[in-house]
Amino acid sequence: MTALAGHPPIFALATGAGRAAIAVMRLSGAGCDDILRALCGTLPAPRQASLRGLWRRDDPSGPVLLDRALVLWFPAPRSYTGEDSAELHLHAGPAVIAAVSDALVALGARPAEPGEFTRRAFAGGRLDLVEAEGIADLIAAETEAQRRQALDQSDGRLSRLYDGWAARLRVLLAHQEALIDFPDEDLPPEIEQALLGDLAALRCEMQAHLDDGGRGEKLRRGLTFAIVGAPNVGKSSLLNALAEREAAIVSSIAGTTRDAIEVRVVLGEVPVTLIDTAGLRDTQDEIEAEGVRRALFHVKHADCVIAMFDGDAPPADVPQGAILVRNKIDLGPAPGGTIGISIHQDRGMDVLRAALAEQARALTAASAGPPLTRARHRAAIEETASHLATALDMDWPEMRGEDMRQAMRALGRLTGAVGVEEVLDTVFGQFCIGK
Ligand SMILES: Nc1nc2c(c(=O)[nH]1)N(C=O)[C@@H](CNc1ccc(C(=O)N[C@@H](CCC(=O)O)C(=O)O)cc1)CN2
Ligand SMILES: Nc1nc2c(ncn2[C@@H]2O[C@H](COP(=O)(O)OP(=O)(O)OP(=O)(O)O)[C@@H](O)[C@H]2O)c(=O)[nH]1
Ligand SMILES: [K+]
Repeated sequence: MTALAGHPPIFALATGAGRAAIAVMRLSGAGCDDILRALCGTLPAPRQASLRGLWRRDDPSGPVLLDRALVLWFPAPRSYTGEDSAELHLHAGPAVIAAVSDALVALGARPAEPGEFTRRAFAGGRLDLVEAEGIADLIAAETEAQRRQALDQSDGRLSRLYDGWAARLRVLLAHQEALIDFPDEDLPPEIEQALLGDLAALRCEMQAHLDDGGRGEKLRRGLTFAIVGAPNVGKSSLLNALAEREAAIVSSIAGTTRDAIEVRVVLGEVPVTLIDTAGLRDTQDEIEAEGVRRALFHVKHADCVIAMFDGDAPPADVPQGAILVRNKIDLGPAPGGTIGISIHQDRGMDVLRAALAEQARALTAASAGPPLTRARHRAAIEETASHLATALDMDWPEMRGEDMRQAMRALGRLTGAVGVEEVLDTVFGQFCIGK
């Protein structure tokens, strides 16, 4: 009749907080049908929106109407989670949401934990771990390039690459086991050579996937570009111009900016954190010196350095790959090989914006095949590749098999084929509630 003891249906808002017209309350788990019958009398036709009164019927003074809402009923297995599921498209007022939540708890449901809907979809075999992470990334995607990468991943492009590796490794392991089981059967030596060759090729592909300069991870996270240079060259002015707001203080007094100032912009469809830093110079001022120390930190760690100057020649000690920007061309020309701008006269800014966008694209553009997008994947593939390297170095076939099995397990944890609770807790714990 009501929810199975110990396995109550879960519910959560699928829509965000803040003022909105509609709020979607999602429910999943055995017992959803009873909850819907209790709330709106009868079950709506499967997968069809119907307008229903939602009633609370346990009030001693009689039934209380909570809202008139669109109700959707998704009988298992045709739902996102694969379980019996439902959606209540409510008026989004906080009091409506609170009243419906209370009614759901009274009917035996409990609030969902972060990522629990997707975790149930995973448990039901509807998606693997890498696809689930793609969904989380799609929800977080702020730019076109991030959206494309996340959608590909949630659609299984990356999983197919990893599953393909796992399938090849499984076959090689079977061959390896045949070598162990029939050592005296005069198997031709080519068999072992072919096995080692295939194993080496697999390892090589994994290494190429790892050595992609972190493009996918950078796109997922966003880039940081640091604006650095001597005091008073116009770094804060540039930050403000690119951010299109007065985020940093501009003044003719050298040494205005001390703490690093960060703004988020989108360049080349990639989110970029621009950092305005303290002008680089020797100083007795303790606070300014700390600012210079932080500026040097950003020079070292930024994905790209925008080296700004306002004299005849660029500074001598710019890091490799820095974009050289000569500001104040209203006062004098830019030397060759540098981008000349005048922030005051709005000159050269389109060229600079295009160069920055190009740089952002170049740092994140996928090479061949779907890119690596997470540290978790990197660690698992590094582990797999290192077991393969050990296997390749191994002269005794028995020992080689064990390394190959460890490689299989590491790869299995990546897509969730080998279930490890801690891995699942971390992956789904990073989701938002209602997903
Ligand atoms: N209102 C609403 N919009 C939404 C979702 C949702 O759950 N509710 N989604 C949630 O993430 C996304 C769409 N993803 C979904 C994925 C699968 C199924 C589903 O019911 N799949 C069934 C039936 C497929 C069919 O035949 O139409 C299945 O795969 O068996 C629903 C939504 C985005 N928009
Ligand atoms: N002539 C001219 N002056 C500019 C231009 N851009 C900025 N300035 C001026 O240069 C001075 C310094 O600008 P800021 O943006 O504060 O320079 P900064 O590099 O951030 O300075 P610090 O905080 O000291 O490191 C201000 O007086 C600006 O108005 C420009 O294109 N042409
Ligand atoms: K200044």
